[in-house]
Amino acid sequence: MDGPAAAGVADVVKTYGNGDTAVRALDHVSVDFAARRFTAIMGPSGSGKSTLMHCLAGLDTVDDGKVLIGQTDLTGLSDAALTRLRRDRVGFVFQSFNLLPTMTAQDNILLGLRLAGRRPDLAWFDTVVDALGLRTRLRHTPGELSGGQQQRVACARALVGRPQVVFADEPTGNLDSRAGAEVLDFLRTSVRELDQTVVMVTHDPVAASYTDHGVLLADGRVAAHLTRPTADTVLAALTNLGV
Ligand SMILES: Nc1ncnc2c1ncn2[C@@H]1O[C@H](COP(=O)(O)OP(=O)(O)OP(=O)(O)O)[C@@H](O)[C@H]1O
Repeated sequence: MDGPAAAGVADVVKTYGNGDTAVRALDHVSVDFAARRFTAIMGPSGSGKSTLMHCLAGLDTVDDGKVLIGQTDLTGLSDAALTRLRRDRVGFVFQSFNLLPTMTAQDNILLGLRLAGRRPDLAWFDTVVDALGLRTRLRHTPGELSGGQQQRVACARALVGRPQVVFADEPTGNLDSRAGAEVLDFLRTSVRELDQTVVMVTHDPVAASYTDHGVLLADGRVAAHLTRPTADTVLAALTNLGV
């Protein structure tokens, strides 16, 4: 681990249901996500990827263990404090873009800051918009944009508040390979050149190859870590798991 962690979990247990139908989605998982690094969470279907991301982002609670964003343990926070933390310190990129259809790209990007009563840093806004190639699209509504452009707007929205960490859940799942590559390229640039921290859940070994580090889950446990993963090393690691 180089440098301090932007987020992490320590000995986290998460079980859905109870009795005979209980499913242990996270089984004593400990993992740190280094600041200014692009990390992929990978693993077979049902291995706990989404559960881990939801717990990290404060969207779901854990049964046991600690969940840290920076130095803050989410497990001790009230609902109101969790909502504030998600608003002010975490960015999200979803598979399905989740843009408001009646608002322009610019208003979508800035909505979260406006709702939080925060003044946008205009120099940073410009940096993010230009890095994403969105300058000429800011007045368009989502319906006037391609899927790739919509996801780039969602990336700008996630980053415009300079969050401590951006969580991306299958961000290329609804995109063709070219648009997906552009989004992945930007997420990597946001880490390497703009000093952001991105944690991405993905099924796709090619998407994982854009990251600095891969965390492989299997049956709710950390099965392997991959440094500078390539599509081939990811496939080999998944094959080792018998996937
Ligand atoms: N709300 C829920 N209620 C009951 N079981 C759940 C719930 N959410 C997840 N699970 C179970 O927890 C386990 C982990 O699920 P999770 O969605 O985290 O896996 P995943 O690796 O993200 O899977 P996928 O790649 O298919 O999205 C699975 O066995 C799943 O069926």
